[in-house]
Amino acid sequence: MSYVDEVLEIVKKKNADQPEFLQAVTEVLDSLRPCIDANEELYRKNAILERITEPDRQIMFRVPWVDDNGQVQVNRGFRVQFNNSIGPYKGGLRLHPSVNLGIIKFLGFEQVFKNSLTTLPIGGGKGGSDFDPKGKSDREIMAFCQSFMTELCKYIGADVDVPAGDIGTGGREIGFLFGQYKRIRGSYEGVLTGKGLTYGGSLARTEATGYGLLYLTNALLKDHGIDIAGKTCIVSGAGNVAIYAIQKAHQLGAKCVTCSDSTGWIYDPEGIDVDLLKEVKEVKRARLTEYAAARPSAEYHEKKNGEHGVWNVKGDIALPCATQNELDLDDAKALVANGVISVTEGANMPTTLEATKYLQENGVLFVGGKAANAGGVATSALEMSQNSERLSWTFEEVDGKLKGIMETIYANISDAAKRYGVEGDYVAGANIAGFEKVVEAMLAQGVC
Ligand SMILES: NC(=O)C1=CN([C@@H]2O[C@H](COP(=O)(O)OP(=O)(O)OC[C@H]3O[C@@H](n4cnc5c(N)ncnc54)[C@H](OP(=O)(O)O)[C@@H]3O)[C@@H](O)[C@H]2O)C=CC1
Ligand SMILES: O=C(O)CCC(=O)C(=O)O
Repeated sequence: MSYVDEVLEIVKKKNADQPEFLQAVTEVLDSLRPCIDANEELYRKNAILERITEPDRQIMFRVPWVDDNGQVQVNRGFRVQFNNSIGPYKGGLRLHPSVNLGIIKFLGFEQVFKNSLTTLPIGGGKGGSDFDPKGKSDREIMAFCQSFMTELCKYIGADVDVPAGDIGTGGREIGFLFGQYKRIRGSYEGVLTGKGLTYGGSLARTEATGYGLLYLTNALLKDHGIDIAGKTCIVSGAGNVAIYAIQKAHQLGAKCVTCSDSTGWIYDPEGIDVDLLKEVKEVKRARLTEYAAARPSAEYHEKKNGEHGVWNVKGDIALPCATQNELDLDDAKALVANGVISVTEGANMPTTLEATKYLQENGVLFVGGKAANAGGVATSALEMSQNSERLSWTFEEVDGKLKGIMETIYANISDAAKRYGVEGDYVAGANIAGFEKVVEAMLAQGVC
């Protein structure tokens, strides 16, 4: 049995109840085969695959807080510190009722490779809670965040582990978390990223994941002789990543005609109105029905299980920006039938393994989230640099660095795929390029 198959079997046995984690590990190890085969003896002797698939530590804790009726509520908190071979653990905090250990582990595992691809010195981690911020008052959000940080603060620090936002965690939550860290630890440090601009945040971090996704998509299309201007984009999601992906796509001359939230989706043939979308989702935290009510050109569709939603709409560029496994094999078939040119992932693992394979086999240019959405965490690392030197860079400076990083990521994943004889397979290219750097550091640091 090959080394990859042996380790996959062990990982499946140890984590049988964590389907998302197994999905992420299977994708990575399968695509690393050419690289592992070329170095099998060294990697086997050093148990590289066994070590890279086992987190450094998994922290789980109780989060008690008091709601507006005086009732005590209890949630579960998580932080998975996956691998710090190339830098302090870095990765977001997800607040969503679906959160469990397996989901946080899949996200932490992906973060190790993604952070390596950024070219910056950051390790991989992820955290969150099954707390649902929807419909909660600001006071309830603060109570939850303060309780969450009261426990989490024991395990993090500017040179140890630096959390940030993710689904359900935006500027408001980061502010409450930062305040509580400072209060308990008495230290004013860059322990979180995505902070407000008045207390150490970086310009362009809010926009970075969506903008970065478009910088990479543009580099990919250019390399294949395709002009993004004039193309139609189909976008899912209506949160931080989707909003700024749509904004940058419009700046580059493309037109985004869809977006979605957890209850329904919009088709707007005149192009999504980003200011209106921001007002509805960022300011009012409302449903997309409000977008449709204010925009005569928009159709609203209630989400129905078994329907393709936005993936049935005809377009050239698909940008999944909502959540994991939101684009399955049937959706992929609909995209191919409609002549889609590329799929670049803004979300983490939005495409199932079967759908990814189908898209690749049918000639669709496909770049996974580890490369395509790395602009967010890369800009978080730039926020850490600014905090360390106690300076703030201009929007143009940060945005310029972000663009350069995304173009470098595209060049590196493209080159890694070529080096191992799988040219054009950007999933393999990203996993190999991310893996090589982490493994070199692991080998240099001995058995740990
Ligand atoms: N923020 C960042 O910097 C980064 C985020 N990511 C990834 O991008 C994705 C989106 O994150 P982000 O935009 O920050 O999160 P947000 O919470 O800002 O937005 C998520 C959006 O997706 C929608 N959504 C959630 N679940 C579903 C679903 N099952 N079907 C349709 N829509 C859904 C939400 O709907 P509703 O409004 O109803 O809640 C919301 O509009 C996640 O996978 C995240 O891990 C990756 C890299 C960096
Ligand atoms: O900016 C960060 O540290 C978090 C980004 C993140 O969670 C992600 O890349 O999925």
